[in-house]
Amino acid sequence: MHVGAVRQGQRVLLVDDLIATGGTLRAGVELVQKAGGKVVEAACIIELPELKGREKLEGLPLFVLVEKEGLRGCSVFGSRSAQVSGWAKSVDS
Ligand SMILES: O=P(O)(O)OC[C@H]1O[C@H](OP(=O)(O)OP(=O)(O)O)[C@H](O)[C@@H]1O
Ligand SMILES: Nc1ncnc2[nH]cnc12
Repeated sequence: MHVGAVRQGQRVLLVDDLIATGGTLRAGVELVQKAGGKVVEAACIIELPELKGREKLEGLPLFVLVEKEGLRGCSVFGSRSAQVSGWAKSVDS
């Protein structure tokens, strides 16, 4: 993150492609806090719920498009679910 990217008191939406153990998002939350901002929500394309990354976020709202359980199959949320579902299936194979 660039110096000065976050202003004092700024509200931040943290976006990443994937949440697995949650360590990356957690580190992002702490970095934004150090810079004086406040992460108000996080968003990811894919969540691997078995790794319980959400728990590391301590109640921070997390929006995900695809919840990927196990090695096969997925459930899909969001307005573009058809496209995302097709894409996730191709990733899965
Ligand atoms: O929830 P976590 O267990 O922290 O994992 C999630 C992170 O893992 C991946 O990054 P990775 O470090 O694999 O490298 P990348 O940035 O090249 O994708 C992914 O892009 C997330 O940033
Ligand atoms: N468990 C995991 N599976 C796929 N990509 C990852 N990136 C970080 N952790 C991962």
